[in-house]
Formats: sequence, structure tokens, C-alpha cells
Amino acid sequence: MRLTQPLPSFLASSLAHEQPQCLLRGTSPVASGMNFFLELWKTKGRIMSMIAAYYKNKSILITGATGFMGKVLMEKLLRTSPDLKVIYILMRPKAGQTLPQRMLQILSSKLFEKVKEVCPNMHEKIRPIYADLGQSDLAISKEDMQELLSCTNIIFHCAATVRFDEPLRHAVQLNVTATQQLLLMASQMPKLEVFVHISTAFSNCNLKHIDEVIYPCQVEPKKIIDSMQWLDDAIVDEITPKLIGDRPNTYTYTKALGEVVVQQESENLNIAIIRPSIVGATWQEPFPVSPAPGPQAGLHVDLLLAQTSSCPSSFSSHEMLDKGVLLAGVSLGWVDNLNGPSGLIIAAGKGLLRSVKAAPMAVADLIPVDTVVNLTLAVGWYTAVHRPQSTLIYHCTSGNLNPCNWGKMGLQIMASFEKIPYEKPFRRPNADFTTNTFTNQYWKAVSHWAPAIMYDLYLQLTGRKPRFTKLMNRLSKTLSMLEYFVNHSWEWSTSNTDMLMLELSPEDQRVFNFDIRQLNWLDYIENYVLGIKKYLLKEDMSGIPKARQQLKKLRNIHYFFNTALFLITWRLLIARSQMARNVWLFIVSFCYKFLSYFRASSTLKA
Ligand SMILES: CCCCCCCCCCCCCCCCCCCCCCCC(=O)SCCNC(=O)CCNC(=O)[C@H](O)C(C)(C)COP(=O)(O)OP(=O)(O)OC[C@H]1O[C@@H](n2cnc3c(N)ncnc32)[C@H](O)[C@@H]1OP(=O)(O)O
Ligand SMILES: NC(=O)C1=CN([C@@H]2O[C@H](COP(=O)(O)OP(=O)(O)OC[C@H]3O[C@@H](n4cnc5c(N)ncnc54)[C@H](OP(=O)(O)O)[C@@H]3O)[C@@H](O)[C@H]2O)C=CC1
Repeated sequence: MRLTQPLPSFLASSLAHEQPQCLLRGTSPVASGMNFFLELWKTKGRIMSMIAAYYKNKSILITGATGFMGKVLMEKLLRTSPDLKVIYILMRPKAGQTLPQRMLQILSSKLFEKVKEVCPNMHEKIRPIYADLGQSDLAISKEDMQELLSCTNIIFHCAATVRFDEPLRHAVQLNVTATQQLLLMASQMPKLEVFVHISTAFSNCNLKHIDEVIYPCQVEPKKIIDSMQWLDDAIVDEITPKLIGDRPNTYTYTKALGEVVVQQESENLNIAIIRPSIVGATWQEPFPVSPAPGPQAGLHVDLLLAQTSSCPSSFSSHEMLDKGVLLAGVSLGWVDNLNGPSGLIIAAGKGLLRSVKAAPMAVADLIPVDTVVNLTLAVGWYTAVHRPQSTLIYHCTSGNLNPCNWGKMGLQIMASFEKIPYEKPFRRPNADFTTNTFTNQYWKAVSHWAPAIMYDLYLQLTGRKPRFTKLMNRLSKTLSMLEYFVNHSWEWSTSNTDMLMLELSPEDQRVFNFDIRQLNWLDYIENYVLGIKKYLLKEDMSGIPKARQQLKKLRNIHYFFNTALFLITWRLLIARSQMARNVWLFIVSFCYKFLSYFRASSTLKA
């Protein structure tokens, strides 16, 4: 039986408790006697979220909760289901911080500000557990393992290495072996209701059209895992290109292997796989902007400024930015790492990145992180309550429902820099896409390397430490890793995701919105650029007028430099070439004749 009406929390949670403890597929979770309550609920007509209610009193295990997606997942869970029992976080100490210190830092970040209002005791709901997914047994202590095995109801497996240049051995350990270990743990959890595995839409990027199915790998994952035990590093490096075949990197390859492992180990488990495309900054949550009526609709950044109470509403956004208005309390486009487009947007905004080899018409399949998280929570609920017969794969992509190409996205990124300039730019932002390899190499030499070398020379001459050639090296490496994804297009079918949307009650469709058709790309990109400035670069909005002045100065320098370069080149040419002299004489005499004609005709008219 499919539930299409919202259930009251007591009913939803009692239904969840009614479920068989072990995860056998195909069994209906709804006891027939519950129909009475269902009818009662329908007649009362009260609205509440079935998904949020499902997570009540649940013990949830999350891997990768310290990562970009994991943090947003944890935030949304705590905000919408503050009465969940506990969230176990499998994590490792990092940068000299212990587990509690790391967790405290995350929970006291801006992202969790809203949670504090609804769940003041959120610290008590989080239980960090030491684990290193890089070790074969995950390094979980016996006591912790005991607690996890006996208490966990739901698993969200987000942890992975997302580096494209990861050595195969490490990528296999993190993305394949650790997944296998977790599945083994899951099979020993009597109270487990669902295991949600986060993969990537690019796990099969060697195909053009990708369905919501698991594609077999040429070499069995188990064989790969075994061979990593005894092959030495040199041999692993040698066979890596052969194994990854027509995939661009070890990341996509090992994520594909991870999916096959999930399929093979999923016999008695209730599992779902989510495949997001390129995950970008948040779109609607946790810092929403209320919808703007009338002609302002859609202008989120402008609206954001108009909502800042300290400003007279008659000011335009530019006026308000000029007045140094702080976007206090209202924030959009939350992002906290340089992965995906974020690093390149910074490089373009700072004027370092000028040329990207890309196909402007290729689909830019970006998906906001809050959309991915909403789908993930909806999938967790659906899989636990409806227990599909087979493992369902959900594509979380934008291309087929609301496509935007790289050309349009690039233009909007560049336009956003006019409104929201970044501080201390190296040069005026002026990036472009090129389709031709030769042209791209030319622009890289002229616009990336030459200015960086010249600037470093200047820094050295003035007794400072050169740094731009090093930065360019890093940028070149990043570009070479990411360019594959901006030069190809893929089609992902989304039948399961579409089906799930229809299964959601209107309230759940609102609270756990993953309908990407509602996204306005122009607003989203502008908010993304703004979010990068605020959360990644940690720049103050009050510095915007100064940053604009700086851009004007750089623009003037650019014009001056170009004019000077032209005149010098021309002067040198005239000095050395008869042809250049002839051209010059022709231009001068043409201008003289034109002016004489113009003067004569205006004298006649007078
Ligand atoms: C018509 C008008 C046109 C106008 C053009 C406008 C252009 C504007 C911008 C264009 C945007 C184009 C966007 C293209 C984006 C395509 C993205 C495709 C992504 C596909 C996603 C697949 C989906 C997934 O499933 S996985 C998630 C994505 N994963 C990643 O993105 C990881 C990529 N990163 C890596 O693999 C590595 O970090 C690597 C190889 C890039 C760099 O490795 P390296 O060892 O050199 O550095 P690190 O140790 O990682 O870091 C050192 C240093 O660099 C900083 N850094 C890290 N990453 C980046 C980055 N992406 N960009 C810039 N800087 C980066 C890092 O913070 C460190 O800094 P420190 O100061 O030293 O700490
Ligand atoms: N970002 C994207 O564009 C996309 C991501 N995905 C998938 O989404 C998931 C989350 O990605 P995202 O949040 O962006 O990635 P992040 O790199 O931000 O986070 C990765 C997480 O994995 C954890 N992790 C890595 N190595 C270990 C380890 N040895 N032991 C314990 N934990 C470890 C990290 O912990 P720590 O903080 O300690 O490093 C971190 O919490 C991944 O499965 C990824 O494949 C899919 C499509 C696109």
C-alpha cells in the first residue's frame, strides 16, 4: 500500500516501529488497522511532514558528515526532525583537532544557526565515533561497534575521496572497500531499516545516456580489492590507466566499483543509491529568501538587499552595496570547499583564470547541495517505509528537467562579478571559453602564464616572495582535471526520482523539495557567487564599493596597457617595414580626406 496522505507524527512513528526489525523486502509496513487513523487524519486535514516524522526517535549513522554534503544533511535532519534519537558520526581527527573539537566547530558554524532555534540540545544528539575509512577494519573500537550494531536504524554513507588524482589503491580503499565493510556492518544490524549510499552521476561517465541501473564493471570489484592487498605501488600505478579505461580518473572508476559492491552485498538489505551530478552551493536552505511578488520576482540578490531592514527600500541593489550594507542574517549560496566549480569561480573572479577549454553548448549539470540532501532524506523514508523489491537508483541531476549550458552559466558568472566583485583581484575578471585546443593554449600562455611570470618578477624585484607561477601551476592542474566535465554532455534518466516526487505529500514536496524545475539559474548563479564571497573567501560585503573601485582601476590599467602596447608595436613596425609605412600613410590620408569632406559639407550647409 502506498501512502499518499500526510500522517500524524504519532501514526508515522508508530508505523515505523511496526516494521519488521530485519530488513526483508516487499513486506508492507502498514498494518491494516491503521487505516482508521489514516482516515481520521484525512478528515482532520492537518498538514505535517511524513518524512520528518519518520526520522523521529531514530538512530542514524552518517559517514562523511564532516564533508560538504554531510554537513548539510546533518543540518537538515536536526532542523526538520529535532526529535530524532541520535546521529552517529563516523569521523577521524584532523588538523590537530580531536573528534569533539571538530564536531563543536562544525556545529557552531553559521550553517547550524537555524538548528539552534529548533534543537537547542543538538550537541547531545550527535555522537562522534572514531573511524578511519582508510583502514581495512575502519578502525572502530569494539565498544563503539557494539553500540552501532545494536542501535542503528538508518545509514547514510556519504564518505568518499572525491579527488580526481587519488592513487588507485587509496581510492579503492575509501570508495570500494570501506563501502563493503559498512555493508557488512549493516548486515549485522538487527534494527536497520535502510542503507542509503551516495554515489555520483559520473560513475558511468564513459556512457552518453545513463539509466537508473547499475552497470557491470569489466573486472569484478572483489578481484580489485584483493589485488590491492598484494600488488606493489609501482604495478598499481602501471595498471591504473588500463583499469579505468575510458573513464577520466580513479574517482569515477572507484565510485562505479562501489555501486557494484552495493548491488552484490545488498541481498538482505534495504538499500538505495543516490547519484548526484556536480554538487553546488545551497539554493533554498537553510537561509531562504522569501518569494518576491511582482516585478522583483527572481532578483534574489536585489531582494536580499531590499530585505535588509537598515536600508531604505527605494535604494537599488547597487546603491545599497555602494553604501556598504551588510547582508547580516540573510545568506545564500552556502558552500565550504573548492570542489566542483567553486574553485574555478574564485580563480575567474580574482582575474587569474582567463581561458577554459569548454563546449559552451554542453549541459552544465549542476545540482544544489540542499536539493541532493532533500532527495536523500526522502529516499531514506521511502525505502524504509515502502521497501521496494529491488535496489532503486535515483539520479539527482538538472540537465533533463531544467538544462543550462556552460556558455549561459559562464556569462552569468561573469555578470555576477560586476555586481559582486571579489576583493584584491590579480587582474580584471575576463574569462572566456574556447573550443579550440590551439587557441586555448595560446590564451593560457598569453593570459595565464605571461602575467604570472611578469608579476612574480616584479614581486622578486621589490623584495617580496613570488607566488603567482605556483598558483598558475595549481590552476593548470585543476583545469586539466576538470576540463573533461565541461567538454562532454550526458543524459540521465530520472524515472525513479520523478516517481518519488509523486509519492510525496504536498507538505513533503515543500519541506523536502527536490524539484529542480523550480530553480532559476540566473538567480542561483548570482547567489552562488555571493555565497563564495561570504563563506569561502570570508570577505565582508561592506568592502564591495572598494572592490568596484579596484576593478575600475584595473580596467583603466588594462586599457592603458593595451593602448601603449599597440602604439609601441606599431611604431616598431613602421620603423622596420615599408608595407607598414604604406598602410600608415594610407590611413592618415584617408582620415585627412574624410575630415576635409566633413568640413566642406558642414560649411556648405551653414
Ligand atoms: C562565455 C563566458 C565564459 C566565461 C567563463 C567563466 C569561467 C568561470 C568559471 C568556470 C566554471 C567552470 C566550472 C567547471 C567545473 C567542472 C566541475 C566538474 C566536476 C565534476 C564533478 C564530478 C562530481 C563528483 O562526483 S566529485 C566532486 C568533485 N570533486 C572535485 O571537484 C575534486 C577536484 N579536486 C581535485 O581532484 C584536487 O583537489 C586537484 C587535483 C584539483 C588539486 O590537487 P592538488 O594536490 O594540486 O591540490 P590539493 O592538495 O587538493 O589542494 C592544494 C591547494 O589547492 C586548493 N584547491 C583544491 N582544490 C581546488 C580547486 N578545485 N580549485 C582551486 N584550488 C583548489 C586547496 O585548497 C589547497 O590550498 P592550500 O592553500 O594549499 O590549502
Ligand atoms: N561534491 C560533489 O560535487 C559530488 C559528490 N558526490 C558524492 O557525495 C559524497 C559526499 O561528497 P562531498 O561531501 O562533496 O565530499 P567531501 O570531500 O566534502 O567529504 C568527504 C567526506 O568523507 C570523509 N572521509 C574521507 N576520507 C575519510 C577517511 N579515511 N575516514 C573517514 N572519513 C573520511 C571526509 O572526512 P574528513 O572531513 O575527515 O576529510 C568527509 O567527511 C561522496 O560520496 C561523493 O562521491 C557525488 C556527486 C558530486
